Amino acid sequence: MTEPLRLGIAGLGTVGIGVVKIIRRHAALLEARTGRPVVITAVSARDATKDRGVSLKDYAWETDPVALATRDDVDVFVELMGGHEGPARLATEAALAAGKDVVTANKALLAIHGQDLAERAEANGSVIRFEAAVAGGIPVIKSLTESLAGNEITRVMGVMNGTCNYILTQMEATGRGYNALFEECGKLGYLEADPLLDVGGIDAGHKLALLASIAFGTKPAFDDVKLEGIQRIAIEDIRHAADMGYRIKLLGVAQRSARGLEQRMTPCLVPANSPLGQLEGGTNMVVIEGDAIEQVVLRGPGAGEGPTASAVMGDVLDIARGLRISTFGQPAKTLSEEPAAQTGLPAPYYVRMALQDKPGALAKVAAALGDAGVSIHRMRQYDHATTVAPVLIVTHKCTSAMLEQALEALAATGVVEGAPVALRIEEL
Ligand SMILES: NC(=O)C1=CN([C@@H]2O[C@H](COP(=O)(O)OP(=O)(O)OC[C@H]3O[C@@H](n4cnc5c(N)ncnc54)[C@H](O)[C@@H]3O)[C@@H](O)[C@H]2O)C=CC1
Ligand SMILES: N[C@@H](CC=O)C(=O)O
Repeated sequence: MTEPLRLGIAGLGTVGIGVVKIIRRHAALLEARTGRPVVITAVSARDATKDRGVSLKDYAWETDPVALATRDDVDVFVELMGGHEGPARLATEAALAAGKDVVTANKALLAIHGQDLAERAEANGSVIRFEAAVAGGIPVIKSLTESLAGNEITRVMGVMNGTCNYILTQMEATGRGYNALFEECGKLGYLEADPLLDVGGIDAGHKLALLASIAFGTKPAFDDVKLEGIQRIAIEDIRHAADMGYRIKLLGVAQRSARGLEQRMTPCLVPANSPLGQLEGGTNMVVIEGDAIEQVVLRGPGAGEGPTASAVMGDVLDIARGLRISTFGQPAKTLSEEPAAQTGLPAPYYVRMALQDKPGALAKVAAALGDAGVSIHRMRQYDHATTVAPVLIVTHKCTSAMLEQALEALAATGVVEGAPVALRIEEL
């Protein structure tokens, strides 16, 4: 019989248990597809006594993930614990040092230590695969590293955090509050162990840094990602944006130009009738643009047990078939260091402000914007029962520096209450 591929799985939470279930359910299918049995030999998690709804009695239990990663009867270390330090990092390093291959769903680990780990893997003849780390069940890593490898990639963008998209779209669809929806994301298995990573845009920023590395042949540079989460998005913004024909998304964009490598993960307005604008719930979408392909749009479930375990299994099966590809699509030592672009391309902006309802107030706003070189494209003032009017402005294209200057000037008018909300409108 052909030698089985033996897995050691560290982490038996949402994703880990999903992987165990697929291996148990599809043993014959997996063997037929790869020509060899794919088996679990050992597992590890924090609590050995917990009922996880699936039998683990056939697998050796290791309390220490490092011991699991270096066992003689483990060919592939499957890291599904999370975290960029501690056991996830230590056990991954130990697995690579022992010449094991690694499959992980851990975007934080790779966005922060990916270059070092990729170099270690290559030095030891191992591979690291991480399809599940970006956009859950969508095969985006495979698309970039393999199917689209003949393209010069010009831009990668998308919605890559299921939690944020679920919260933003459900707030609009149901009028339910942020806290209830956040709780629901936990039940759906979307949330990171530290959910601030989700709503703070950090998780999606990790994913963008990984895609940018593969797309542009650069070392993963998470520190260069301009990050902003969805915490300050109010239901009024969601409703007003809809009224103007837009939807708010936590949108990632990575592109290289003469200005350097631009990477940003920020809440943006996108046209409501665009594919990105129509994305609901935990669904993710990644748009890849290249010189030969023009544009490819990938859409699918971005989080949760089944989709993420499916992506892990795709990597495991590639290893079983003998497919060995550099971590970021080219040898780690050939990845370049690209300077970070300091400014994005000019774009229109959505600005919402609370304006004192008195003669001349609007004229002061127009003058403040005009002095900063920001031109008004559309404007609406909403009905109000108080002395403060909600005012929305959509600007013509301007740079972020011009917008900053305009916001400072607005604050100095004396007619704008509090800080205006300003969001970039992404042209697709
Ligand atoms: N849940 C999802 O939809 C997705 C998760 N991921 C990534 O997959 C990884 C796992 O995520 P989940 O399964 O959702 O997490 P989880 O919190 O449901 O499970 C984590 C598992 O790791 C174990 N663990 C944590 N720290 C440990 C330690 N120090 N020693 C031993 N075991 C430890 C826990 O006991 C638990 O079994 C993370 O890197 C996450 O970012 C990636 C894509 C989607
Ligand atoms: N927490 C993440 C899970 C997948 O990466 C999300 O909500 O998308």
